[in-house]
Amino acid sequence: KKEAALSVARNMAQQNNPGAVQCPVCSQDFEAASINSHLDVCLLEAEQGDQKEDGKADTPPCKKSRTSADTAAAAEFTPGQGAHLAAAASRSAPSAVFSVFQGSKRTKPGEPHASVSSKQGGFANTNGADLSPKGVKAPGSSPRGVRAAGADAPRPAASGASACAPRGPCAPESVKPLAERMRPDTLEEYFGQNKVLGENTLLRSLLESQEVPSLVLWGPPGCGKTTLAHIIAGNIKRNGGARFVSLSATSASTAEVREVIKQAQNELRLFKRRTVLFIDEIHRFNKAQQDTFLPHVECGTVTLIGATTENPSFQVNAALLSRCRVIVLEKLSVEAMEAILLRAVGSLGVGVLQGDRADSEDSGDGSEPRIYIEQKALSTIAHLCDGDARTGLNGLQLAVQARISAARLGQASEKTQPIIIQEDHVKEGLQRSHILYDRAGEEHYNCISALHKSMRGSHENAALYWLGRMLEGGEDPLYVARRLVRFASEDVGLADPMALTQAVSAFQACHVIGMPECDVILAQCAVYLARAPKSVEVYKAYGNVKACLRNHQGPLPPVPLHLRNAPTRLMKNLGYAKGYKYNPAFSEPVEQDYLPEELKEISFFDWTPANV
Ligand SMILES: Nc1ncnc2c1ncn2[C@@H]1O[C@H](COP(=O)(O)OP(=O)(O)OP(=O)(O)O)[C@@H](O)[C@H]1O
Repeated sequence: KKEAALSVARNMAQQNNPGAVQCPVCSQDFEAASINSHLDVCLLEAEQGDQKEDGKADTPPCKKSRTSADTAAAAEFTPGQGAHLAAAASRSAPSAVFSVFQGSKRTKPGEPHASVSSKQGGFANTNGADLSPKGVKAPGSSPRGVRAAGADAPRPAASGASACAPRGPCAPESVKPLAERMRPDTLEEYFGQNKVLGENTLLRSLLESQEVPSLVLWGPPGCGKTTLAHIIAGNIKRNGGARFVSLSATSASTAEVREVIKQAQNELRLFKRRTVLFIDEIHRFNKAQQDTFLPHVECGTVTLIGATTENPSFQVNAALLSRCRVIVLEKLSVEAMEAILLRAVGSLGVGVLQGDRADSEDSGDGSEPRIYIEQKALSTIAHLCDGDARTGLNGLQLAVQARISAARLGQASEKTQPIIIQEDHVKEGLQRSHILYDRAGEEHYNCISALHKSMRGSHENAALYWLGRMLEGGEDPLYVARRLVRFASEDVGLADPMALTQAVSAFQACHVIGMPECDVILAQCAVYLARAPKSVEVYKAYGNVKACLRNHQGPLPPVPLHLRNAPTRLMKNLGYAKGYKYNPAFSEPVEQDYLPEELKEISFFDWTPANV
């Protein structure tokens, strides 16, 4: 391997600068005299990177945690960073980039690293202390009323799993949040999203035929965007067809993007290998960064897979977007969530209770309690997590950890009793307000639009619902109040001029008393506006005025002299105010022009601009 690399390096040296030699592995330039020793280190590091943790190094970066329990765990470990890059990072500034080389060797069973897979890890607290449900029997030995979770679920945590926590490279695996450990590796383990990934869908056939086009995966948090990228990466790796590189737009700089592109060009030129570049949260890249890889996506050096929670039509460079296929992923259905949770429960060795309690059941080996979760509790998580698998899995993990800790602190006699996780326990772990509504995201605009349209359609019931979705989700009441003021004029208008008074009063009341007391004020106003008669006469007419001004060719017509004030003699002499008829001085209607000569015939109330 080294000989081949050396010969490539020498060729490059001859072609380019005879003084400098570019390393074909890391693409950095070196003195010809030092390339040999550098390659020794670089190849070794690359190989270590390949061997690392059963190929996990090519996975997209560890996702952000959303619960306090995960935060510490995630902070301790950033999976997916290849050893060669970790070493590179020690030479230079820390990098958000990590790259993966193909053909990684899997650690043999029996070797220390292979002793625990991501799916076998027991529970661990954030200090790495083992909280595995030791002594839990396999689902096959479950008591009456308990069924095994997920037929294809991985085996339950063995008591030996805890030994992994403090040891070598597998220790971080056990402190990963459950959602991270349960990240599927194959499409078979990927639940839901049938519209885009079901049988006979375009994306599925493309993935099966190993043809990965540039993609933008757009969907709400936790619906499986990164996971899908991870599965695609696995497919690519198994096929050996391309190299997979991952960047997070939250931390990667333009220089790092350029570096990835440079490496991709080298890979293509030297090894005829494409690069698939995964960019998480692509909407966070600025235009300059997006522009950097545009030509390389276009010419095929890089196949881009971007993930975003934001509408890509607003956030992603139009030119880049037009070169990518946009895949819209949806919130996971309750059924898909139940399947995901069952798989997780199975991997933890937690039994599922169907109706009957197992209070009086034995306690396994007599020293450690068994753990069960009520089916109802699982369904509650599936419903409450609002289609966000990460939230659901985090909620499950918190509930189980909390129950195990409580059991350990309890009376000695209780310590051998089965641990049962009930609905109330899981509710504690899920923060509903976060789940309902994302104030910063697109949902904010979707909900206010739904409220506006419900009021316009005089549907007081729906108006109340959308208002509740926003307020209970933590929306700023003044944001809603401002919209009600606008609605009172735009949609109710002169059909009920009191609507504007109502809305402005509601705005002021919200301003003065704030949440939670102002909720009912907004509700009253929303219902008033929904019930009010509607008129868009003024709104439309004013729109016509704006269009008329916008479309006007040449200089705007002057204000007619008779409509001007004449406060000075000079102005009077110039004809200002001449011929103006003061209406109160006339007993009968006054004939007078109020528009410029050329607009005299236009009525903005029934005129339609030519280009509308
Ligand atoms: N469709 C799915 N099938 C099985 N598990 C899933 C699925 N979607 C998500 N998960 C689980 O949820 C976790 C979080 O999912 P993922 O990181 O893919 O979400 P995301 O859409 O990228 O979220 P975000 O936008 O917040 O980054 C995964 O680690 C995995 O365990």
